[in-house]
This record gives sequence, structure tokens and C-alpha cells, in this order.
Amino acid sequence: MEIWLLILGSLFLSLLLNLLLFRRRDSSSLPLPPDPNFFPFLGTLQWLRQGLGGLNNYLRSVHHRLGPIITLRITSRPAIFVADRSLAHQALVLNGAVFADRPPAAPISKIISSNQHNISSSLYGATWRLLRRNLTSEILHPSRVRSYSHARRWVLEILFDRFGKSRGEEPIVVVDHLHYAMFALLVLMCFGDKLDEKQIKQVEYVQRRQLLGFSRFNILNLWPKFTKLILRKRWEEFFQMRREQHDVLLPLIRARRKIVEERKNRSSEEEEDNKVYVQSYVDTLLELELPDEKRKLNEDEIVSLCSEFLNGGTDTTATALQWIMANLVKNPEIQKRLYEEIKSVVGEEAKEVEEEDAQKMPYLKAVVMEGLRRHPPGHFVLPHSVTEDTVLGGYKVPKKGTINFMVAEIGRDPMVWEEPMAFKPERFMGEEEAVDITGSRGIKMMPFGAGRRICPGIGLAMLHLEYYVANMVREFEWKEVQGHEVDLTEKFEFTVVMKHSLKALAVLRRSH
Ligand code: HEM
Repeated sequence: MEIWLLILGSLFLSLLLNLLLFRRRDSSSLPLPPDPNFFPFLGTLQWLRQGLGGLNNYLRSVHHRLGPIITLRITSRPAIFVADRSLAHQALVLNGAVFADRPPAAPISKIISSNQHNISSSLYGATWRLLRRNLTSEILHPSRVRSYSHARRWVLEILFDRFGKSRGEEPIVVVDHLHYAMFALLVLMCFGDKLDEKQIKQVEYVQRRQLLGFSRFNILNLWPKFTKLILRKRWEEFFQMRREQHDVLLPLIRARRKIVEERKNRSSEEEEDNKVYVQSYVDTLLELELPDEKRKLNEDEIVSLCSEFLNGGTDTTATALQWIMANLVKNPEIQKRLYEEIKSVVGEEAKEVEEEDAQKMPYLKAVVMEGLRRHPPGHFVLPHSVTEDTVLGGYKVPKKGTINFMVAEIGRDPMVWEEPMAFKPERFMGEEEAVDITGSRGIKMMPFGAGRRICPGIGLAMLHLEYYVANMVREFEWKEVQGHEVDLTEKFEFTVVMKHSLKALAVLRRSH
């Protein structure tokens, strides 16, 4: 009886909260969140010149003046920015379905996403659901992720080999190796076979060129008809880049299609003998049928989905790894404590920290969490939009607008985190250990977003971060290079990277 009362009581309460928070007033009678500029587009021009870093600084100063939710007029649609964790929770988690849409893609993104036929840009609906479910259940499911453990070990050997060549004497630009390593891993998960170094480097080249080109090509989005005339060369450059990406990815996709078709024609006994087959992301895409159009994906769409998979899992993880390693080099006492923990779990002479060992290493987990809090690879989530006019924080959020959440500001909120700019993994030990990184029970940090559009790669990303940090620290002692002291200044690229890449010495710990 008491249980029933409790359930009824909480249902009633959540209904009431929902009504109070979101539908208290008809949204049409409410104003948009405050806009800092009397002449709306002037402010935009002010930061456009400085790129995303400029936008970030500008937003921070506007939030100080006008509060946690504001509007900017970047294009003809209002763009709302939220810098408050409770408002983010109210929107993304408590009212998740309404805030799960994406805005119509700008011209450049429309081409890259093959008309919004990928996960990150598709509208909230049947196509998004199909593509996202395919990725999470066919590739990112824990059992499938386990089947790629040989690949993670192979990549670890590549990394050790590269670091070892410096013999602890030559400074290493760590992030270059991390990028290559993450590409090797994700390329294998995407296309199946271990490709050779030249092929992996080609994929890395075309993908990173696309990522780093975002800010260069962004201007083409503003007035396409006009820019097609005055920035013709840049449009040509963009299409050339796209062609080169197709030239590299399409042969890999076609080779995979051939393998899948050959498998279908094989008998089950032959299949038994051919146990080396590991399912790749492309294999799963070949089978999909778009729900609205009742047709299979075309090659352009498969390229776009592969590109999203590669970008989603490489740059983000390599960026986070570099920030974490930089803090370990800058704070040798934290690195020492981490090494002691690793040694106590696997012993001094173990060749590898196995993936399961991380479960027995609370300090390792704390180091990774602190890295993601203090240096989230993305300072914003991807732009969201709402499926209907709605209300947030007493303001109107219009259906045709975009809304974004300031990830870095939320993770550095001094009301939640003591000394937010300091790197202190201890804050995740003891009481704070239970910080929920998915934000479903309340948001304190949100490096992967929150709610229905939360990053589907969160489990894989955490595994990669824990596994590579643990192994890099177990095998080498990482030391600062005189004249190249660690500098934590940020630079906005696709992710927010170190302005001066980490250079460090990797000194072997074991004699082998
Ligand atoms: C440290 C690593 C990573 C970080 C920090 C990260 C962060 C994020 C963030 C902030 C979003 C946007 C959420 C939103 O719009 O609300 C996102 C979306 C996404 N991420 Fe990740 N991510 C990481 C790794 C990965 C990996 C490993 C994959 C896949 C292999 C991946 C695939 C995606 C996809 C497909 C989306 C779009 C989701 C959707 O729109 O439904 N990410 N990620």
C-alpha cells in the first residue's frame, strides 16, 4: 500500500513539475532570452572575425551581464545559449523529447551530412532512431566492443613502438601519435581489416583536413548565392576536398561490400572455418533501409556516416588524452600516485594493463573524469532545436531557433566545483566519486552532452581513455622538457586543443 502511495505521489509531483517548468504560461506571450545587442547583427560581426574562441569569450562576458540564458542573432534564426546546469538538466533530461531536434543544416553541413542523413545532424525522428540504434547496438554494444580488444592491443603496440624510439631522450609531440593511434583503431572498427600505415594515414589526412577546414569554410554558409560569386575559389576548394575524401573512403567501402557479399554466398561449414571475420561499421550500414523512403543507403550517405564515425571517435579522444597527459606531466605527484595504483593492481612486471583492470583503479577513473571536467574536448554540444515552441527559465524557446549549452562553463562552475580551474582528481574520490557523467540524475559536468542526443560513444570513449592513460603511464614515466614547459592555453579547432602541443620525454620504466 505504502509503495503504491509513493509511486502515485511521485507521478503527481513530476506531472506538476512538468506543468510548472514548461507549460506554466503560453510560450507565445513570453519574450526571447535577453539579447546583448541593440543592433542585433553588430555583435555577431564582432566575434565572427575571431572565430569560435571569440564566440566563447564573448558569450562568457554576456552571461556575466545578462544571466545564464541569452539570445544571439547569428543568422536570421535566434540562437539561444545556456550556461546553467539546472536549466540544461530541465531542457535536455526532464524535457528531453522536445529539445532533441537539430536545426536545418547550413549549406556546407548539408553537403557533408548527405542531406542530414547521418546521426548527428538528422532531425529527431525515424531516420535518426534507426541510424543511432544501428550504431549503439551493432558496434558500441559492450559485447561488440569487447570483440575489438585485439585492435586496442595492436594500437598500443604501435604507440609503444613509436614512443620507445625516442629512448627517453628526444622530446615527443604526443598528440601526433595519439591522432594516428585513434585513427588506426577507428579505421579498423569502421572498415574491418587492419589497413597498412599508408592507407591509415590517407584516411587521417582527408578526415582531419575536413575537421580543420570547418572554420575556413564556415563563411560559405552565410550567403551561399553571394559567396558562390565572390568566394568561388573557396567553394572549389571545398568540393575538391570532398572529392578527395570520396576517393579515399569509397574503395574501402566497396571492398567491404564485396567481402559481405562473398560471406552471404558461403556455406555455413565454410563460415565455421573462416572465424577471423569481425563485423565492421560499414557492414551494418550496407543492410540498413531508410524508414521514410524505403530504400537502402546510397554511397554518399555511407561515406557521410563513416566520416561521422571517424571524426566522432578520433579527434575528441586524442584531444582528451593529450589534456590528461599534459596534466600528468605538469603534476608529477599525480602521475606518481596513478603509477602506484596501477602497480598495486597489475604488479611491476606486467606487460599490459588489461581493460578489466581499470575497474579496480578508482584513481585512474578520477584522473580521466577530472581531465574531461577541466578540459572537455567540446566547449559546446552540437546545436539543438526544439520540436515545438516551448519555455525555459521563463523565456520562450522558438521552434525555428537553435539552442546550445556551454559545456566548459558548466564543468567549471565555482558554485559546484571548488577551485574549478585546478586539476584535482581527488575531488572524484570519496563523496564526489558518484558524479553521474550522463547527467540523468542532475548535471554537474556534461562533456558528452545529456539526454536523448547524448554522445552514443561515451562507453567506448571512456574505455579508450582509461586503457591508454593506464598503459602509457605503466610503461613510461612522462617528464617535462626544459624549455617546453606544459602550457595549458586553449585553442579552438574542431575540438578545443592545446595551443602549444604537449612535448614530453617518455622514459621506459621497465628494463624488459
Ligand atoms: C572523449 C570522446 C568524446 C567526446 C568528449 C564526445 C562528445 C560528444 C558531444 C558533446 C556530443 C553532442 C551531444 C549533443 O549534441 O547534445 C556528441 C555526439 C555524438 N558523438 Fe561523441 N564524443 C566522444 C567520442 C565519441 C565516439 C568514440 C563516438 C563513436 C565512435 C562518438 C559519436 C558521436 C555521435 C554519432 C554523436 C551524435 C549523437 C546524436 O546526435 O544523436 N563520439 N559527442
